[in-house]
Amino acid sequence: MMSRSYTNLLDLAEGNFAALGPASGGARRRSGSFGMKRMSRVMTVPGTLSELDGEDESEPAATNSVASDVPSSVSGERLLVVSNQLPIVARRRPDGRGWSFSWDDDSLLLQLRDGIPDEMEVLFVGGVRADIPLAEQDEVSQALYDRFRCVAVFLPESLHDRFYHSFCKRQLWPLFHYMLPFASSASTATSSSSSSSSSAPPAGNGRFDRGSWEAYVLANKFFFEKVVEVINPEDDYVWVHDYHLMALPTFLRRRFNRLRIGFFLHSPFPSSEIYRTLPVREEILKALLNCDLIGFHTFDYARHFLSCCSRMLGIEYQSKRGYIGLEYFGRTVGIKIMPVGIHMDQLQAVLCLPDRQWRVSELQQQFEGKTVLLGVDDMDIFKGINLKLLAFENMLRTHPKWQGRAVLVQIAKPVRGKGKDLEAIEAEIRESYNRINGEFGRSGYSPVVFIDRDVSSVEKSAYYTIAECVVVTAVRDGMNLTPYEYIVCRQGTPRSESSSEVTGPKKSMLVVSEFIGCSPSLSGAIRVNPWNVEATAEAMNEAISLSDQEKQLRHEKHYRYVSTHDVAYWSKSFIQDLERACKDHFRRTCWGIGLGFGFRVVALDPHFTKLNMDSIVMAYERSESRAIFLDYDGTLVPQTSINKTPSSEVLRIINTLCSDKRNIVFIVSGRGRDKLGEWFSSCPKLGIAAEHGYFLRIN
Ligand SMILES: O=P(O)(O)OC[C@H]1O[C@H](O[C@H]2O[C@H](CO)[C@@H](O)[C@H](O)[C@H]2O)[C@H](O)[C@@H](O)[C@@H]1O
Repeated sequence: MMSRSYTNLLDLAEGNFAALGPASGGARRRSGSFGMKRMSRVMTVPGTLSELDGEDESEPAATNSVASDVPSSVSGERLLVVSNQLPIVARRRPDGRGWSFSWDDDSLLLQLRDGIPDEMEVLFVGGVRADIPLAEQDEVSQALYDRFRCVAVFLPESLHDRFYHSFCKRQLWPLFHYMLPFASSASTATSSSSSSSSSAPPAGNGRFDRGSWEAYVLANKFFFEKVVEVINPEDDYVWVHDYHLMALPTFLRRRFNRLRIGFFLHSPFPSSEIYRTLPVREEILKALLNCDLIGFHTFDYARHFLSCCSRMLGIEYQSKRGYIGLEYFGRTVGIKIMPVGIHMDQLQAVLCLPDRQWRVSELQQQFEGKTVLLGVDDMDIFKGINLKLLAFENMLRTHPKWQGRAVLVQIAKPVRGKGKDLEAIEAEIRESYNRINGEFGRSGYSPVVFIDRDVSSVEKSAYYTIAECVVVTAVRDGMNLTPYEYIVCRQGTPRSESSSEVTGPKKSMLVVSEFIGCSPSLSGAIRVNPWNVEATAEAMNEAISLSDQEKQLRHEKHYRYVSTHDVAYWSKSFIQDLERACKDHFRRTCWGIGLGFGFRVVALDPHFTKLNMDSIVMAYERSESRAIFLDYDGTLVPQTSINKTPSSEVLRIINTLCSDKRNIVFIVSGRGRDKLGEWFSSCPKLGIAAEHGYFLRIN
């Protein structure tokens, strides 16, 4: 019977389930290159996947529709950056005909190029942030590839909806931010009967929905197919980004056993007690272990991941000379802890834009005589915006000197994802700031200025410049670069300094949640538990009350760190570690084994070869005297079986072997002599080495 866990990725990947209906097949048909056999550029080692798995997936890449005009032999190494979204801004042309594209300078994925060696070409694979109609997709793909070396992934709408809005945003996103789904037993019961049927109702309360998981896997396969279209597996590195694409490494590893694959998780990785509630916990861990290097922002996220590997897969890590590695079937999967940074030049370029000057002056006038505390967050449920408002309200009440003087400007950027419970949070926030403004506001003074629209980089930087303190009260956030951006804006540039906007010594103050990834790097910040509203209120008061000298010292310390640990520093370090992790790749002998998410590559030193069945049989038949040593657990009985007693079939085979006078047969085990003696009492000619050879039964 097919397991409910549906671990056979192949079935999912081939679309053999009802959840997505014909849409996925249609999408595959649209792309001319999918399913095409290609010329082999890489010789696979003997004994690969096809022999062991009974399937022929291991197939090297070559060229495709978008890349067909690119020379097939690209010299030099390239980096393929794969992410849910391309670092591209797409705009419909004003006349409605076609699209115009430009780089998204604010995208971290684009910025990471600065840390990549010049000789390494960077290609991007990902979705386009616009609804490109089906009829225009081919043309758009070609344009993006030709002009930007961007390979566009288009998912059918229904698949995208279930992949992104359902599985990513309603299941993984909350869980990875440490939020457990609260499902009633009734809805759980529905879940087990709904399974992959496309008519299944969407899961409520964040309850796991298998159909959405299947959509996630299938969407990952769409990304994989696009990678295959452009990849040179011998020369290229692949760097996969974030929680949307955690199944992708398995697809890549299955096809290219020795591909060099890195992964960076931008979101948090929750404690194992949270993570273990995910019904596909092993599948995702195993998929990630098909990478060569897995990166996290903080030590805690990495520690959580390692303890999940230990508790759920029984894999222990080793730490050698500062490197953490997981031994996984002969391969070492590196673990990298390195928080991301910002792009200094990009931010400084914004600081030098002419229209910034008047924006800063305008804000200086608007908030003249006021002390501005600033929040810049995405409008999502984990940013703790309401907690910040409550803390601010508390500060105004307990420190009345700030009434009429302190203003909290909160920028809340609208988000794409229809995250869980977002509407309720928005209503709560509205209620809070209306209440605060109602109680403490007066003519010419609104204590809370709430901006819930997209704000340009120029406008944002102007707010940073005039803010005395930035407050981040997220209850969980992978990293959060708001404090870094603020520090750089407060530092200004030599050019901006010549203007009137920042005078005197540079100073800044931060109140940051202890639950965000950037918190450990900001030693001069006042760290708070945002759930403790009173303590956060005190921290806000302290931050804006400190002496200028103290604010200056803290600012200098932060600026030194932020300006040296920028995005290029991060990407350079990641790529260097990826290179190191893969240095033996082409020297080792690799075999792909296992089905679905159980797929992994077994890597061996080149001196090892796989035993060949025909040669074993021939040697057996030729030999006159044979010693046969059999391990017990995992060899004669499956490791996973609860009943450890040898089956009658095993006893029969052992007796057959023992009956041949040319054979000496021994069981070698760590088990005790009594148990082994009892189990094999019907095999009188069998030798037993019990307790690792401490006791011998020789016949
Ligand atoms: O909302 P999504 O499209 O699913 O993307 C998730 C978020 O990605 C980015 O944030 C993540 O990466 C940042 C840089 O490493 C990190 O600071 C943050 O903590 C991560 O969540 C993006 O900045 C967010 O807007 C997206 O919501």
